[in-house]
Amino acid sequence: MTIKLGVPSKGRLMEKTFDWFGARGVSLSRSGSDREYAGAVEGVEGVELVLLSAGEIPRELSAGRIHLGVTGTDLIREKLGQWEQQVEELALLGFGQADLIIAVPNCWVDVDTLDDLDAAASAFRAKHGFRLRIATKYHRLVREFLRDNGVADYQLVDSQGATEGTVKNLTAEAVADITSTGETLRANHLKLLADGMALASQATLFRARKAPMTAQDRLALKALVTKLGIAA
Ligand SMILES: Nc1ncnc2c1ncn2[C@@H]1O[C@H](COP(=O)(O)OP(=O)(O)OP(=O)(O)O)[C@@H](O)[C@H]1O
Ligand SMILES: O=P(O)(O)OC[C@H]1O[C@H](OP(=O)(O)OP(=O)(O)O)[C@H](O)[C@@H]1O
Repeated sequence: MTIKLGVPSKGRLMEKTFDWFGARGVSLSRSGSDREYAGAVEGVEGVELVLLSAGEIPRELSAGRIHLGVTGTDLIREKLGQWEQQVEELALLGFGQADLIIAVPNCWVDVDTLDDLDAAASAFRAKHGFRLRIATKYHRLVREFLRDNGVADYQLVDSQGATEGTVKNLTAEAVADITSTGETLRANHLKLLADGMALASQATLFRARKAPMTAQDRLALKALVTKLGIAA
C-alpha cells in the first residue's frame, strides 16, 4: 500500500501547496495533460498524490480514503461534525488565508455589531412576517457562531457562489462568506460587522485519524513528516 496525500486539483490552493511541499524537498506535480487529474510525488517513497476538489478533501479524510490532505480549515470545520475526532492538524501552511464574516448592506446605518443585527432581525420579522435571510454556504459554522453570540431571529438561505450578489438580487438581506481582500464586499456595497468574524481560515495539512495503514505505510508517513519538518 501507499500513503495517499490529497491536494487541491486546481484553484487558489493547488500551486501554493505544490510550492510548500517543494520548498521542503518533496516535489508534487500533475502528470499528463493539464486536464488530467493524475499526479506524481518525488523525494519520498511510498506516497501517492490524489488530486481532489478542496471541498471534497474533508470527506475523503473522514472516510479514511486518503491519509493526508491539504485544504482550508474553514472547509474541515464546516463539513465535518466534531472534526477533531476525525482529523489531526499537522501544519498550518501560511497561505489561503480567508476570514468567514457576517456582512450587511452599507446603508444599514444602525447595524454595526451582532447585537445590532439581532435587534434588526427581530424588527425585520415583525415588519415583514418572515425571518431576515442570511445567504451562505457555511451553514454549520454560521449557525454555531450566531447561536453563541445571541442572534436568533434569522434564517439561512443556501448560496454556493456569488453570495455577495444575493442582497442586490433580493434573495437575502445579509451574507456570511469568506473574504480575503474585502474587494467583493466593497463592490457589492456590504460592510462587515465589527464583531462579525466567525473564523480565520488558512490552508492546513491534515492527517486522517481513521485511515487504514500497514506497518510500511507508517514508516512512509514518518519519513514524509520528518522531511517536511513537522511532528505527527
Ligand atoms: N478569496 C478567497 N475566496 C474564497 N476562498 C478562499 C479565498 N482565499 C482562500 N480561500 C480558501 O480556499 C479554499 C477553497 O478553495 P477553492 O475555491 O479552490 O475550492 P473549491 O471551491 O472547493 O474548488 P472547486 O471549484 O474545485 O470545488 C477555502 O478553504 C477558502 O477558505
Ligand atoms: O475578499 P475577496 O478577495 O474579494 O474574496 C472573496 C470572494 O472570493 C470568494 O469567491 P470565489 O472567487 O471563490 O467565487 P464564488 O463566489 O464562486 O465562491 C468568496 O466567496 C468571495 O466572494
